[in-house]
Amino acid sequence: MMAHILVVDDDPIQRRLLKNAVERHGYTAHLAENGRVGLEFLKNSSGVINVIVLDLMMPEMDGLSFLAAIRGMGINTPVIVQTGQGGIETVVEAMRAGAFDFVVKPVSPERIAASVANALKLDQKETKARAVRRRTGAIGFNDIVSASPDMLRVIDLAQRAAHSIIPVVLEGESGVGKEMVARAIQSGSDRAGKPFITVNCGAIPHNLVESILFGHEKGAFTGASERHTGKFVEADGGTLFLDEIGDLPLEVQVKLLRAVQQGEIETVGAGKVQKVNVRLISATNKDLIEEVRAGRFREDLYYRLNVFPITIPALRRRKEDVPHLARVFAERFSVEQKLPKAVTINASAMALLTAYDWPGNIRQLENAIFRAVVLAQGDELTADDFPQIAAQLPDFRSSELAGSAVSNAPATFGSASEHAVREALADSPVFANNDRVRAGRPDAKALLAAAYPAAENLIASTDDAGEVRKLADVEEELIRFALKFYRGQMSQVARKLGIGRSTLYRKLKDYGIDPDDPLKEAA
Ligand SMILES: Nc1ncnc2c1ncn2[C@@H]1O[C@H](COP(=O)(O)OP(=O)(O)OP(=O)(O)O)[C@@H](O)[C@H]1O
Repeated sequence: MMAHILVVDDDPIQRRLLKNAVERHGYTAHLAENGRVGLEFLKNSSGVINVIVLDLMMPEMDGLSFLAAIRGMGINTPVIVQTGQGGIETVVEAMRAGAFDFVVKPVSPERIAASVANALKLDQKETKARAVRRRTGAIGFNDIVSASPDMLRVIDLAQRAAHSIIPVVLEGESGVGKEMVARAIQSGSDRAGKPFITVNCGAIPHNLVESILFGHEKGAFTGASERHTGKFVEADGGTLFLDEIGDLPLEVQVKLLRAVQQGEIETVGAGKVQKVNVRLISATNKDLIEEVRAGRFREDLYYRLNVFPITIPALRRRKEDVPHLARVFAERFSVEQKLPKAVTINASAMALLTAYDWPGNIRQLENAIFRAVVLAQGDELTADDFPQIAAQLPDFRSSELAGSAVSNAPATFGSASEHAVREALADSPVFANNDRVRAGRPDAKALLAAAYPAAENLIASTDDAGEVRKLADVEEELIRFALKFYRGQMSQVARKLGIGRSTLYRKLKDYGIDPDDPLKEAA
């Protein structure tokens, strides 16, 4: 494959050096002298660029603003950032903003080639995987990975909604799984197998929303050279999923109200109404009632649509789901990538993933695992395989992160200042104060306890292999904890645990617990 590399650098000498290095490896180089020109190029090049090499220090639009702008445009092309000596803080920022790798100037042709090769590996697999994902068929409730009580409640509500045609509003931040739940509702309803049509109301220009939803006749307005069937008609007999409903212009809201109330739509320019049989599921990441108060959303429509609201919590509010999701994604991507064996995730990587807050929710976690699986060197993912997450958790450190390579590029290419940056990314005051972590290779629980001091008294529901723990093991741990907590006051321990004293004594015997030294392991 002929790969295309965009070099964004204000220094003409650097541009020429990079161009030579890139071309020597058989890639095509495109050059931009600043961020603004680079952005223009990306806008007009319709996805031709596979990797971007970006200078961080540039006048007019610096590298960080460029990174933010392309991510805002939904461009996920891997970006390698370059910085001068001493630019540690900016590099850390860039890694946080989603850069794939970084190099410190002056960069050798071998170093840049290794980094580009890694980035290309990711870019190609990502393109393929996206195509695979798009082709996947119906999604059912069984596909929704969940372990947290909050998510189980969401599924329970959604399953109930599936049994009727009641309008549902799914509320939640971007990437929490609103569309997935909407698809599962459709699959679990008697409309399964019928059309499921999605409209992202926030992504369509305001003047086109009406015609996209309700269709238009030929010549209905300037530019309407063909008759167009609207999404309501396409969804007839099935489900219409209106994403970002809060972004619908007020004038279209009136028409939507009529469609909901009377099951009738009027195609633009047709002059007559048409009956449709559509089940509506709407989604929003805005607070709709707030939109009503602000006059941006019609109150009557709000009450019509919001008959059955279901709120899907952000991933950071249901961290129990993280290990399960991570494991399922790792298995799925291993299959998609045709790996001989499914990659596993080791305890410190799992602790890192669990400690992170995932502002992009499950979509971001899914992408992070995808990237790690694609670039994995062995069949186990470690914290090193999540450099961008580690970069965003500067307070999180495992022994594996210390001094490690942020990228998978061979360490021999790294300069002294690259090493310094990688050390800076891994440095952590939290871990420095934790004996269990300092003492040696930390286990997952120690890492979690270090990331969350309050987690010291958490009792885990899953074991190191990610399976649900035996009830007896959890009971034993709880009794040991209670004895320590109430300093061996047996009557208080029994009362708080809600059992009689004789039962408590029997359990102490069963588990071999010494009430005077509850943490001591039975001989
Ligand atoms: N519980 C889950 N189990 C497995 N995969 C999930 C789960 N929730 C979400 N996903 C996956 O995460 C990605 C994002 O989910 P989805 O598109 O449904 O989110 P969304 O809330 O509709 O996002 P947006 O508001 O940005 O449209 C999808 O690839 C989806 O398959």
